[in-house]
Amino acid sequence: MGEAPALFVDLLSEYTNGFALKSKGSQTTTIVSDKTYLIGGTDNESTSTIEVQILDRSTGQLIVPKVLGTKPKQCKGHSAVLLNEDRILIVKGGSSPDDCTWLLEVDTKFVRQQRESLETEVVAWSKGIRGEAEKPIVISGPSGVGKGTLIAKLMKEFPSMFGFSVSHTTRAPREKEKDGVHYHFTDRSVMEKAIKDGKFLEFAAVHGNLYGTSIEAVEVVADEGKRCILDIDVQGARSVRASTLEAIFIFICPPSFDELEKRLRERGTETEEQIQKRLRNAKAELEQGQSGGIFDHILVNDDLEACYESLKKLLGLEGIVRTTPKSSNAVSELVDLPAVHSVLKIDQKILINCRPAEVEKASKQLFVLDVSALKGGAPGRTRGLNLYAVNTFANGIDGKKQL
Ligand SMILES: Nc1nc2c(ncn2[C@@H]2O[C@H](COP(=O)(O)OP(=O)(O)O)[C@@H](O)[C@H]2O)c(=O)[nH]1
Ligand SMILES: Nc1ncnc2c1ncn2[C@@H]1O[C@H](COP(=O)(O)OP(=O)(O)O)[C@@H](O)[C@H]1O
Repeated sequence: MGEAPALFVDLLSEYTNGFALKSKGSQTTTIVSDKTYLIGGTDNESTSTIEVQILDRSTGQLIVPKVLGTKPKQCKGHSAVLLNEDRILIVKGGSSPDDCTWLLEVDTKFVRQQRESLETEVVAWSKGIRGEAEKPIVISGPSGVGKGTLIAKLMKEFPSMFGFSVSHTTRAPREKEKDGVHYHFTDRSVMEKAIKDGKFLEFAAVHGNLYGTSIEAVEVVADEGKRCILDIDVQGARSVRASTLEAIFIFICPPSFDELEKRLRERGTETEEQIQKRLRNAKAELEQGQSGGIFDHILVNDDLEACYESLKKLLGLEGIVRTTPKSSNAVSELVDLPAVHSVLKIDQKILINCRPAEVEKASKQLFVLDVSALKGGAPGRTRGLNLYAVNTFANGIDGKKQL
């Protein structure tokens, strides 16, 4: 930012009146075409989350919309800024650094689709995350080819780098499988309801059972600063390919069909009927997997060590020995914004001004939240937020500190 005009800070404090946020229980109002979004503002202590109401100014009606996504927890005060006419950025005061930015989507593609299919007024919350997550890795291949074995090797060698997306399934657990670790084992009715509620990134019927990746399963891995690995079938891979999730798609082939059958039998986890079903499905999967269009890489798992080395090579892991998690948030360095602050939007930058009385509590007085490179959004997280502190002094602004 460097040299800035001296009147910059004064201008900011003048302008902020319109946006300035009050104390606990405060409500913000944001106008989007003929609707006014009333966010927060309840004094009811029992409400632990920030609630939303919509005033339809064309009819004078006050509407309580269907709210999708995880709602942000109540805070002492927040401010609201409309971005791109389709989402409202909420900056929470007095909240932990990783919980202070949220987006309420009011007219994004996702919200419009949901509004149409649910035939009601819809808004969707998406948590704002600083920085980018590395692309998830989708691994597919027929049953018994060695997907689980390869993934386990990768996670064992690089425990702080990769995290597994724990799928939901209606199939019964195998002897050594743990609920919440290998799968979330669930009833079909429960899973179908969650799918209907938009909680799944993808799902498919595989070998007579329902399998699916919840949005949360992928996001919790990214939140830990780890790269997510998905072990899903070809139908699931196709759905993810068509989704907004950018991923690397890898298909694992057996050296021969006979070898696949041998591995499946020797694993000894399925009944003969199940083995027959898996082998029948393997034929179609091998055809689809190798036919192009979905997968970026195809690996043949003949010799396990050789295949594992190839996998590491294509993931750029050759020669890497130990890794620490790449935390996207670097939490310890982040600022705790005070409850009372004001915001001003200039192009794609939100200036956050901490009031003088609160200055001692905040390490800096002025922060800039750059929203020019937002990625993703509901039903997942919104990434690419960039927050930095600006050192201010009486007559201007002096440099910036990346957070
Ligand atoms: N679409 C989809 N497929 C999944 C998911 N989880 C697992 N699968 C696939 O379901 C198939 C059966 O998995 P599983 O019952 O664990 O048997 P295995 O492949 O023989 O170990 C495999 O092809 C998995 O890749 C998921 O969340 N979504
Ligand atoms: N390259 C390989 N050579 C021989 N056996 C293998 C190889 N890769 C995996 N296996 C064995 O094959 C069986 C199936 O592997 P698994 O990882 O469970 O497959 P998937 O997850 O694709 O169903 C396991 O018993 C595993 O130990």
